[in-house]
Amino acid sequence: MGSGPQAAKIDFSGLDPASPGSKGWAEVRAQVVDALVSYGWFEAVYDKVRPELKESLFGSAMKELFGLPLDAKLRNISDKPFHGYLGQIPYLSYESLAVAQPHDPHAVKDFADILWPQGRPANICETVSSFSKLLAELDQMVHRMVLESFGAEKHYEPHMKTNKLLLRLSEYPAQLQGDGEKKIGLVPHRDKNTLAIICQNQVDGLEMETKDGQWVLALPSSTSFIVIAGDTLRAWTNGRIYSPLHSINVGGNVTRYSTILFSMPEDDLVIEPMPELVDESHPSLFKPYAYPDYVGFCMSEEGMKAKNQLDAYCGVAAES
Ligand SMILES: O=C(O)CCC(=O)C(=O)O
Ligand SMILES: [Fe+2]
Repeated sequence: MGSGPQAAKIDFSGLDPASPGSKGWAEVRAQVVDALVSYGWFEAVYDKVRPELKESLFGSAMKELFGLPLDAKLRNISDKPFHGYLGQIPYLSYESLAVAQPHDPHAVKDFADILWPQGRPANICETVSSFSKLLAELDQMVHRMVLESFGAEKHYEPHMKTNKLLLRLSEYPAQLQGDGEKKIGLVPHRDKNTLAIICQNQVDGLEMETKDGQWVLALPSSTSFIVIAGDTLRAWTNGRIYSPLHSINVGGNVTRYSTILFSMPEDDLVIEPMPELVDESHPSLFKPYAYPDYVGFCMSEEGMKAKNQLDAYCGVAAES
């Protein structure tokens, strides 16, 4: 595994989701779509998240959260799969908490009250919700750019109405024995959702696979985020956008913290290639499906064995 080639580094400074088409928008849009088609991910420079906000997230909030006793963290549950605490998996150096709709201050307060019934640390809710709000704007911009560039901007408002957010707060603990060996944080996987926006505490570990099978370490700067396309975006764009395999490997004596803002369609939406991307020379590659059914398939024995889960679940070619 090497440190290059890196995917594109794309500067979103000065852009605003409320002003699509403003100066610089079309250039950034072209770079975004080019990167998502070629690699399925890119590095976004996004200076709306100020260093002080990142510091209160990684310098205190994450430490407060993961310093809680296990029984408190285990109260972070949900009736939806992958919407609550993950951890205690014997072969993974990984623990993670999840907040649904994290840009909504009430949702974050409910999350914190469950973890700290006797009173939560000062500022933790404001930190999480204001950070998520800014990243939600980046999610909106990328969504809009993708739809515009495929001539499908009329789907933007309906997509946004049914777009759900989940913030995952993850810890990959330092390796105390310090034998220098890498430990697995997360095994190679493709995200099932639409987009993921990753921020880390300047401890690397996220590895991305290129289409031709090379593994590359993602090296975001202190002002940038890694944006990854998931299988939902691949399905909507009829396979034009790629959803890359990625994994986490950690080592060394510093804990890696990351936050991942996932966007995903609401449960009862039918996902299928957008009609603008289907024609005689681009027949539909995927049959219609609902997101929770696909997540269920991915957790099944058959799904876990599949080399490419989306193709195995609803790929048209898989039928013949
Ligand atoms: O922690 C990270 O940097 C990314 C984690 C990831 O790929 C995931 O949670 O799906
Ligand atoms: Fe992932």
